[in-house]
Amino acid sequence: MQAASATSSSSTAAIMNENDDDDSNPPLMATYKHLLAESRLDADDRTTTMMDDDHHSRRCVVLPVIDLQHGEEQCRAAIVRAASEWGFFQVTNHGVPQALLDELHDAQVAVFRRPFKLKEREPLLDFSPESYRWGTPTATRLEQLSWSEAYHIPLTGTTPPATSSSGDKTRLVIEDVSTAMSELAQKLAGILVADLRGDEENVVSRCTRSTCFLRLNRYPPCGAAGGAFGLCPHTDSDFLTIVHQDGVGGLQIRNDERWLAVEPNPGALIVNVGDLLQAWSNDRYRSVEHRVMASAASERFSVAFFLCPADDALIRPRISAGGDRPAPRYKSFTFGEYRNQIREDVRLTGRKMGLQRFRIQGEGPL
Ligand SMILES: O=C(O)CCC(=O)C(=O)O
Ligand SMILES: [Fe+2]
Repeated sequence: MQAASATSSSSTAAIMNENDDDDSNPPLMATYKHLLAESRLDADDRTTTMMDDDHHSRRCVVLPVIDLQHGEEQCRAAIVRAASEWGFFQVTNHGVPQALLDELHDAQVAVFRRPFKLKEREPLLDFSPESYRWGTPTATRLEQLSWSEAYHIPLTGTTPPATSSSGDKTRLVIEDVSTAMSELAQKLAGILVADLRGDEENVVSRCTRSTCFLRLNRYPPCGAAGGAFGLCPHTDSDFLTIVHQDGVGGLQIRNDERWLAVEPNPGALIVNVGDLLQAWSNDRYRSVEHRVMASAASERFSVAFFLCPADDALIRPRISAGGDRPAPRYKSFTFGEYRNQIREDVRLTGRKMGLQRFRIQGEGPL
């Protein structure tokens, strides 16, 4: 993405600090100013637009915490309940060693500290140049701007050989965290699909390391007076997501009409249901909208592992075996079709329509 040019305007009085003079930061402030000028809103309107639900989003929520050391059988009911009622929960004693998460955090800080020009120009390690992202390339309005940068890394089936350079150490820690998170995600997804499994191919077995992604997120401090989304409201397009966040906070989930701030717990991993699992479970599990609010004072780091199936994996709504066999609420689709539809919707309308596109008219709530 090219930096949007900064445009001077009286409305830019809303901006207090310049973040862009730190040479490691992407030009988010320049983009912000550009969008602000484009939107022709004055500072007061802008504040109202972004923060109209602020009083609700101050409410904090402690997500259900499930201690996995009690064993799969003991946890099964709690996991199923949390995924149905909340779509989000936390796990402790999850099998991803804390020392490994700390090592990844240090590597992540070092990777993002590099000059923006370098991050934009040169691939990180052996990842493709497209894995580095910042802001929202398609944003035409301020509310569509994500005040963050990320490495979105497609995983491979093989682990590169170990050597001793610092780059290779970073590569190895990324691989080790991915492997551990992938095992955890497989286990949790396996528990969630167990009740609903039909005779057909089990979609979880179509999620292999090489179809999954790891995303390293950094949210720079945001000096815009009206605040900004670190990550715009969205649902995840995958089957299941696992997130590790630091202690800064900023993640919020949508609950009915309110936004609830998730109390950070760096000792736990956050698990959330993705769109594919919602459709596959015929709405038994919920893919809940979430967002990140950028902090004015602190930068924030998080890591997200996306459990995704192969492109040709079929997502067909399952009906629970013992139930009264309600009608499927979604047309069947492959993950590839889902991704293409999202890409097309974003290209044409600027936003993801997601599962709405595949919902069968008249079946269940939108
Ligand atoms: O940073 C976080 O806490 C959430 C990240 C997230 O939602 C995502 O990468 O999809
Ligand atoms: Fe997400």
